[in-house]
Amino acid sequence: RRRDRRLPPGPPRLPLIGNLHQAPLELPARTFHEWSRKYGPVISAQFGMNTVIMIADPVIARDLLDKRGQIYSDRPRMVMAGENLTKGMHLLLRRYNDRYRLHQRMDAPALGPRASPTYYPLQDLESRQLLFDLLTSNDFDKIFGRYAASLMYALAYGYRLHTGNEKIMKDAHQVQQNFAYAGRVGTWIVDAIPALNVLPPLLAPWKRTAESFFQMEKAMHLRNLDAGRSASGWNWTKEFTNSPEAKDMDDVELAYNLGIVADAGLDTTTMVMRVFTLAALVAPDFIPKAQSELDRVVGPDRLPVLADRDHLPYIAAVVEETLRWRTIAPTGAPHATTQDDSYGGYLIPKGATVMALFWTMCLDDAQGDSPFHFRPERWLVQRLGNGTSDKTSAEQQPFVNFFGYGRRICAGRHIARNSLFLLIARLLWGFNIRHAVDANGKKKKVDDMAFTSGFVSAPVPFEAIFEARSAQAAAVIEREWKVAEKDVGKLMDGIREEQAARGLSLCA
Ligand code: HEM
Repeated sequence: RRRDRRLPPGPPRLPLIGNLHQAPLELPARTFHEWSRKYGPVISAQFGMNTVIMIADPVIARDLLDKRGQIYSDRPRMVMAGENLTKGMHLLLRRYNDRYRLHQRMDAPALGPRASPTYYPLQDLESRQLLFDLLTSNDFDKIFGRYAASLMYALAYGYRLHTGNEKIMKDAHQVQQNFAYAGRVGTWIVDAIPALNVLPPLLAPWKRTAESFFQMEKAMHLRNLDAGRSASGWNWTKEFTNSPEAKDMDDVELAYNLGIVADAGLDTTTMVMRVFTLAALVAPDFIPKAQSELDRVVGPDRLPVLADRDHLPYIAAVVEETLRWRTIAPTGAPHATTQDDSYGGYLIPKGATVMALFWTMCLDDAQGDSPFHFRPERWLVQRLGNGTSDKTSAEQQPFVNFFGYGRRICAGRHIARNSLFLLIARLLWGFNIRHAVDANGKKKKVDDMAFTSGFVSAPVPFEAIFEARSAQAAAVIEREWKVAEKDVGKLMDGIREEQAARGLSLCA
């Protein structure tokens, strides 16, 4: 097909496949970054039947995805991942329609800015265990993963994950891997030619793969739904089950809602913490500054708490810089348009996939402040200091949409931000992080550009040593873990009471 001249510029395309052959399976955001340098901030490409609009400018991305949210909030059709594997029930891939909005309405009160701070007692408990675990193990990836999973499962289903070795951890990761596999662009013929999906399973091997993945995932979400209903204390399963929105949902649909929300919080938080650890190794200059702020504001006798945030601007800047320096969502999550639109004289056609190029926008060297360096100060001087939304010059606006855009913005961002602040503050308060060494005492190298591919992307596995900053820090960590309230039912009931006291209306 010839390029429609009204579309934004983009790389030359071949007949039928368009630009599919130029979009690599590995780290495609880096190729799209090159395209944006060549063709400008709004690019068009053709992936098979699909017109893809890529945006590489933070102001344009907000103009379209935020301000014109009524047009830009759909998701592209993904036959394999969205239809065959998850039967239209994956919240992230749901089309923008009444059913999606029903789910959003059900989730919003539990995930919103007013409810999220009430989950602090759980984040406090899980982060105390995280610090305690790091006193005796450097397996930080597993320890971060346990934190994230235990937090989400306690909230959603009322049970904790004590070790990270639980079978459900393995199942949950398997489900995420299956989803990533099914969602890979360019892997499934049926995504390129959706009409093929009418074939019976016998002639459509991808349907058989999807069905076995679906059965496994459904069973896991249903087991968790049961666990949530019979757990002691309040939790999201009970809350959602009693909500008006759930009245005409069957158990499978409800179980998927809870399961997807819970699973969305697993890898994401863990990956950002892995990025933080990588930064601590390759750009350690920020650590003494962060620790001196913590020593001044918090002191040596207690752990930092969420309420310290306003007094810890440097730590807040470290969190922002971690999200920016190596975004875990290099191409964002694809949105799609529900009607024709135009921008800067270009056509953005109905049904186009619209991708915000997070990788490019995070590393926008037009900002002139060494984007590849991990430098929290940039947030103090020009970003947090001035506020991020009241810039006068459009060109100067940095990218801040780490959690996405408009009506599809990350539902768990408030919980995620609280976790990131608490974990980063507590780790820097209690630990020094240094390179692992080999048998000859030589520093093991890490590559700060080596990342995994997929919808979310994290540093490839690497080693690091976590050392308590002092005997006193270790003693405080041990004490805080020992005295922590660990009865999850009690904690969840406390959270419920706190929500009621804050005037949040509850269904369970
Ligand atoms: C640091 C951690 C996290 C990051 C960086 C992150 C980032 C994102 C991004 C970029 C999107 C797509 C937004 C868009 O389409 O514009 C998203 C969607 C989503 N996130 Fe997160 N997320 C994180 C943690 C969480 C947590 C903890 C939860 C659950 C409590 C969660 C739940 C969701 C859900 C349900 C969606 C789908 C929204 C929709 O399509 O309607 N996320 N997230």
